Amino acid sequence: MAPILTSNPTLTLVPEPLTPTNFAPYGTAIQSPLPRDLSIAVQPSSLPPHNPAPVLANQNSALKYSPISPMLDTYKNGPSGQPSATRMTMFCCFPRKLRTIGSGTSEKEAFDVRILERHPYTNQTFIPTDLSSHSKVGNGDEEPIFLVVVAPTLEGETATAKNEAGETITIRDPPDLRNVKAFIARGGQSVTYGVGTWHAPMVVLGPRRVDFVVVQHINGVDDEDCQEAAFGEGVVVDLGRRGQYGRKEQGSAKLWTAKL
Ligand SMILES: NC(=O)NC(O)C(=O)O
Repeated sequence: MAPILTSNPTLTLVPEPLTPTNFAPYGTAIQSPLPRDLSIAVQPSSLPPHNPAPVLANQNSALKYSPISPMLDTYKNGPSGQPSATRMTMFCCFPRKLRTIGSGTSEKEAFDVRILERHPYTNQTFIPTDLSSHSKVGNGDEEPIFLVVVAPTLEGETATAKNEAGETITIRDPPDLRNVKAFIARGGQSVTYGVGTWHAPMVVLGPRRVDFVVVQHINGVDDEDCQEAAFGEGVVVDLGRRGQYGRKEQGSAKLWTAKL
C-alpha cells in the first residue's frame, strides 16, 4: 500500500488539451507533426520547420523524425547500484469510475486523484494502441481519451506520511500537491513522463479499454523503480457535464477537436 501523506490539500483542476508546449515542464507529449490528410511523402524542404527536421526514408515513402523523445536511464545514481535494463510492457487500462459533483443543471463528472507515483531513475513512455487519432464528439461513438495528471517535485524537501503499519515515514522529493496539473490526451498522442515526474496511474475515460505499450528502464529494486504517495479526496479533476469529459458549452470543445 502506498504511504498516505499527512497533509491533505483541496484543489479542483480543469484539464487542458495536451500539447508538446504545455507538457514540456513534465516530459514530452508526442504527436505527429503532419496534418492528418497528408497522404504522400513530400520533400522535407516543403514543410514548415520542425525540430527534429524530417528526412525521407523507406524508399522515399516515409518522413522520419528522430529523435522524438529521449529514453533516459539515471539508475547509476541509485543507492543500490543494481544494473538496469530497458523494459517494454503492456498496460491494458480500463475506463475509470467517475464521481458526480454539483446538482441539477450544474451536475458534472469528476475524477478523484488519490495517488501519485514517480520513477526516480527513468523516464516512462505510454503509447496507446488501437486508439484512432480522429476522436469523434458525440454520444456513444466517441473514442476513449486519457487523462494525464502530473505534479512538480518539491526538490530537496520531505513530506510526512503514514505507511501500511501506521508508522510515520518521510517521502523525499515529494509531489507539490498545490500545483497538480491535468491534461486531456487523445488518440494520436503519446506521453513520456520525465525522470522523477510525479504522475497519476494512467486514467482512461470513455466507453472502452485502452492498451498502452509502455517503455522505461527497470532494475528490480522496488523503491528505485517506483515511489508512491497517496492522499485523501482533496484533488479533483472537473470533467464538465456528464459524458462530455471536460467539453464545456463554449470554447473547450477544442479539447476534442484541437488540430495537431
Ligand atoms: N503511469 C502508470 O499508469 N503506471 C506506472 O507509472 C507504473 O509503472 O505502474
